[in-house]
Amino acid sequence: MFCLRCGIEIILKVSRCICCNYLIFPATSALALLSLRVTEQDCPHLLFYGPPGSGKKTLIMALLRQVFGPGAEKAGSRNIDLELTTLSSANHVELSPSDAGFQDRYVVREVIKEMAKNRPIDTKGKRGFKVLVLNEVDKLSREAQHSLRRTMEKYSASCRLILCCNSSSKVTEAIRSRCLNIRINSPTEEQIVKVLEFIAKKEGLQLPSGFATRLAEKSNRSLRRAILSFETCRVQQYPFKDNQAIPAMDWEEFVFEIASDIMQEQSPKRLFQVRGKLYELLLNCVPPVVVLKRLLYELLKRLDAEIKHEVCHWAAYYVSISFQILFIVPLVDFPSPLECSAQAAYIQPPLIRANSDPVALHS
Ligand SMILES: Nc1ncnc2c1ncn2[C@@H]1O[C@H](COP(=O)(O)OP(=O)(O)OP(=O)(O)O)[C@@H](O)[C@H]1O
Repeated sequence: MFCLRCGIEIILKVSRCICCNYLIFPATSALALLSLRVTEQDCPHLLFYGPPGSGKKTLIMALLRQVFGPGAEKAGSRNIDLELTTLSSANHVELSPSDAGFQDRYVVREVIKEMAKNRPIDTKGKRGFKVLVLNEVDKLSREAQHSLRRTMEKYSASCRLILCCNSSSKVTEAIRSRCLNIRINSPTEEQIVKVLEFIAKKEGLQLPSGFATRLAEKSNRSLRRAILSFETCRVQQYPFKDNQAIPAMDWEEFVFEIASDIMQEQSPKRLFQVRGKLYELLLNCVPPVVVLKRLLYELLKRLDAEIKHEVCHWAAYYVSISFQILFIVPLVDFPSPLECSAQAAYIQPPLIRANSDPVALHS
């Protein structure tokens, strides 16, 4: 249950929010109430946040479909000059401004502003309003978030923003306070089992309950991961067996290999090989933060206790700057294996260039 006014999550079975004393509703009726407020043009900007694979985007699409009908289905995509893909219908536009990297503030200032200005007119001649769905707002730079706040205020009469992110703590207080914050929790294992059983029924598959439970357990409470594992297992072996092996994701096995490589040998040559493998993961669009976290997880299993603390420290450090590295990596002239002396070569080039002028880097 959560409060519809301040968004606070209510765990106790009470009928009023403990924060603002506003009436609260169970999650199922909350979607209906939200859509009612959207249709009556009495809807605040919304910020959906929660762990990956918890169903935020699916919920946003369900809300749009409930409000605008089947017309809200994504009608088409287009690429704009900045290489940014948008998905849109007559009533809404969905985009991830953080995909533009360091140019995100231009996207917010120019592109989003332009979209927010145009107000659609419905078939009855009534002036409707546009819904902009912005994904991964927590990855936007501070400047972009400040521009977004100004856009939210200036065009609130003609446009509603639905923001989606994993962590609301990386969204500025100014934006959070202008939105109704809705936290989407990871589904429980029982809920994941129900979704898998539902999919199996629709696809006409026999899903043993023990196997469904194991899929849910292995999914780390991510619905996306559970569905992907289910698909992989279907391709590997059908009919399913209770004790059927659930394969790890390809990228996880690759990170496992990287961790083994690191542990086997620590030399400039091996450093060069490992770096190549890390770039391969980035080229395949595995987010750097995810790679670093997984690598840390694998390394911690193998490392001596004294060094674990330092490795955690550097992992945390590089997680915080990984976003910059992602956009700088292709532009860096890396030294040859002979030139790189141990860690220094791995650490220095992206750091030095990350602080450089982005325009100069491109030229
Ligand atoms: N209620 C549901 N029933 C069945 N499948 C669902 C449901 N909600 C979400 N899913 C499925 O779970 C997967 C993840 O959902 P979604 O993309 O909405 O999550 P998300 O929280 O936006 O993830 P991320 O933050 O990683 O982008 C999708 O494949 C989606 O189809």
